[in-house]
Amino acid sequence: MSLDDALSRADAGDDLSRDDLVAVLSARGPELDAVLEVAGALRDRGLREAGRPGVFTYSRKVFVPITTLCRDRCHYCVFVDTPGQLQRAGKPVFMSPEQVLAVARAGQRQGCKEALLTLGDRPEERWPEARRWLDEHGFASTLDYVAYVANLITTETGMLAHLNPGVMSADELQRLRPFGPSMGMMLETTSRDLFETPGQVHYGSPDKDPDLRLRVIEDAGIHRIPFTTGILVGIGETITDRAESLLALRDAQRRYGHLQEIIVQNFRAKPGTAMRDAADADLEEYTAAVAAARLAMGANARIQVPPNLSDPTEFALLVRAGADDWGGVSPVTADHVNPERPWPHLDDLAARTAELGFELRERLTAHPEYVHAAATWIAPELHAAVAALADPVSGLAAPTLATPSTASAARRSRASSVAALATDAATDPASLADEDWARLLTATGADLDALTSAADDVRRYTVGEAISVVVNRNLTTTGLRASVRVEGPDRDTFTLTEVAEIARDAADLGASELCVQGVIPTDADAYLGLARAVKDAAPTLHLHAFRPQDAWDFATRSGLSIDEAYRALRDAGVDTVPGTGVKVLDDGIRERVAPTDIPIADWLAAIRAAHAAGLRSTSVLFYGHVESAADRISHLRTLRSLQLETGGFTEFVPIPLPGFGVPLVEGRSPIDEHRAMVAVSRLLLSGAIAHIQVPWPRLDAATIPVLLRSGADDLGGTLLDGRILPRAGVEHGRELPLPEAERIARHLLRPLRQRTTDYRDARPTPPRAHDAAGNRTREMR
Ligand SMILES: O=c1nc2n(C[C@H](O)[C@H](O)[C@H](O)CO)c3cc(O)ccc3cc-2c(=O)[nH]1
Ligand SMILES: C[C@H]1O[C@@H](n2cnc3c(N)ncnc32)[C@H](O)[C@@H]1O
Ligand code: MET
Ligand code: SF4
Repeated sequence: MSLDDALSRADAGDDLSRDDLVAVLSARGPELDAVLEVAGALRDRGLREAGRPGVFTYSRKVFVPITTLCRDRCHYCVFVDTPGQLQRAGKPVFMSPEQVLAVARAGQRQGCKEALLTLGDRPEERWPEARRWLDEHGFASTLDYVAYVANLITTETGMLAHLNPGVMSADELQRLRPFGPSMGMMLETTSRDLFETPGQVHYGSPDKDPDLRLRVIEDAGIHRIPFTTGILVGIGETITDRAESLLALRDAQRRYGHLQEIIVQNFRAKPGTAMRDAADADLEEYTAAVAAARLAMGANARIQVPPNLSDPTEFALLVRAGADDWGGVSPVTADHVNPERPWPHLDDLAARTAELGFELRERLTAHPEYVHAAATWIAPELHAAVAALADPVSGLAAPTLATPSTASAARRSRASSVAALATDAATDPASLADEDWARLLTATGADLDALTSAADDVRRYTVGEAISVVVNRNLTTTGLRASVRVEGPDRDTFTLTEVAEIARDAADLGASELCVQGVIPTDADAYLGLARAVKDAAPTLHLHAFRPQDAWDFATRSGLSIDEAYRALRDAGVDTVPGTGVKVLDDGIRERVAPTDIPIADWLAAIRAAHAAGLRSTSVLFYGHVESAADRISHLRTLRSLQLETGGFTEFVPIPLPGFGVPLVEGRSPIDEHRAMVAVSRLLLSGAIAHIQVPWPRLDAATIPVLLRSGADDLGGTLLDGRILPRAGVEHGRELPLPEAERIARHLLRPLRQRTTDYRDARPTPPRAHDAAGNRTREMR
């Protein structure tokens, strides 16, 4: 059988033919298992030969999208923008040197050693706006600016640049070599059909001509540039194309030995692209491609699989298939090519990798073999910078201590402008004093614009472009009554039996969460009863329930401590906790505006108890009462330090008082009040709380997109069918139908991501639950 022959040849270290690879790529089920066996063993042998058995590598990096303009138009790409889109979204044509440094420094503080410069191909050839920007700034071409930026990063931060600017000529490769110890460009595929046939993914993209891309790979070899390349799986290429692409890479590697890693990247369909309805690459097909890359390239190749493009439950398969590298992973910036796919937390990735039998180690952007042979492979200008970061024995990254923050509040002059403060807040939030934050919070006019634009940048580089939303329903337990015995239909109260029906109905409608708030008026056991009723009726529904105040009520009435109370609620089915029921974390303010709220110390104790029980929570600020700018800053600082202690907050929601509230700055418009609050929240909480939510039920339609451009990234819950039971409160009767959320995101040219309560990807709601206008088509009984 041809697969068996192919596998024994691979095992013996012989070359695989095209037909061999086709057989490997087509293997499924038990045949695929046999392939994985051989591929995994080959990888293990290679790692032993490299002197690091059992080591899986990654590079700690920041993603620097220098420009999203591009002369190409790949049908799967959401990275790319047109000048009109940039203008409408308020994005710059090119990132300024200051913006680049801000991102690099943020990474440097998190121990990143790589700056990945990924950008569109030669935008100036298509867009006059790009040409004009380059002329005005004194750069002959985009690639010239790439060299400048790479040099700036290394000079200012010591980080190393990996250059990923698309197609380069031999001359350009040579000119860029002194600025980055490695470069890369995905081959993607050798298929000419995808390039030449109208309607196919690469049609109309001159830089995706496979001959041109193979030429770049060849030239990089001639110029001795450690090079990252790979294939994209699932963009319409055939199995034969895939086999031929791998063989082309093997041949180039034979000639020059410069292919430091081969990325096997699975295509992920993106909303708003021509390929939005195409299926993501199939898991077995993708796994077979990883194994085929290993078998084609041999034991000593590095095979990279991006960990954010697969579910962690799928990692085991990819590891069995012979992968040995996760590529660049960022603790700071989003993957701008796949903005809806967050990076795994590095601690989680290390734990996962360990569970699979490997030790996770950090490498540099240039792989150890090239670091060791720097005289051949790395430009002399970079030798010192590489040596400063490399472990001399392994050639991987040297262990580093966290870099101390460079700026300090003491050093900055009091006279510094609000715009300069905003830049500092973006690069080093820890360096700002309370008075600095208060100045930002009270900014107006052009200062406020500078503030919101800095916050929007931080949002983009940390959580990416996706706007998230969770499909949920709300239930207020104050309407709970003990039994069905009530005279006449009481439409605002309900029993536990009806709770179960509501939960089932919510799940049927495609909700992933039921949000339950309010003290239960009947017996204390109803807290646990309610959680169980929901979980029994709809086991997959995420139960977001019981504010600190509710948990205290339950604890007091049942004679439990607050820790015991949240543990009991968790065991009964609660998944996460609403961190509401507090206005400002200050007892003086509480006494004045909300004396019935629980004392601040109790709120904090309850949140700590919830987090300790493994229940994550939201966090909020109700602003616009009587509080000062300093009060708001102190509130944010408390949340930030609590987060650094527990890590339990999923998001922060700055919630304005219904109506206009009291402006912080007299005469400032409500929309500017909200912009300043959202921007300061994003900046002060960056590096601690990742998501800033727009509380849409409290805001008018025109304000929502403005706040999503001022640092916010989340729309919260859709409140399916708009009903809060009982019918009370300002949110009553309001609903954000998914198509409306889609429309908001589309208008901002950003993807909408349906999330779970804890920010994982949620399965999209089946459209049958809504009609075209986004209204419910089924009636709640
Ligand atoms: O975060 C990403 N990094 C990408 N990288 C970077 C990669 O993950 C590593 O950071 C670098 O290869 C350095 O190790 C690429 C690098 C290339 O040279 C060519 C293509 C890619 C593709 C991606 C990508 O889609 N997302
Ligand atoms: C940075 C690299 O990411 C790849 N890339 C671009 N768009 C997608 C997508 N939708 N899914 C997966 N990979 C993609 C391209 O090959 C590019 O070179
Ligand atoms: N434009 C380049 C390419 O397609 C860089 C990555 S895509 C954002 O190869
Ligand atoms: S994938 Fe790269 S070349 Fe293609 S459109 Fe996007 S940025 Fe341009």
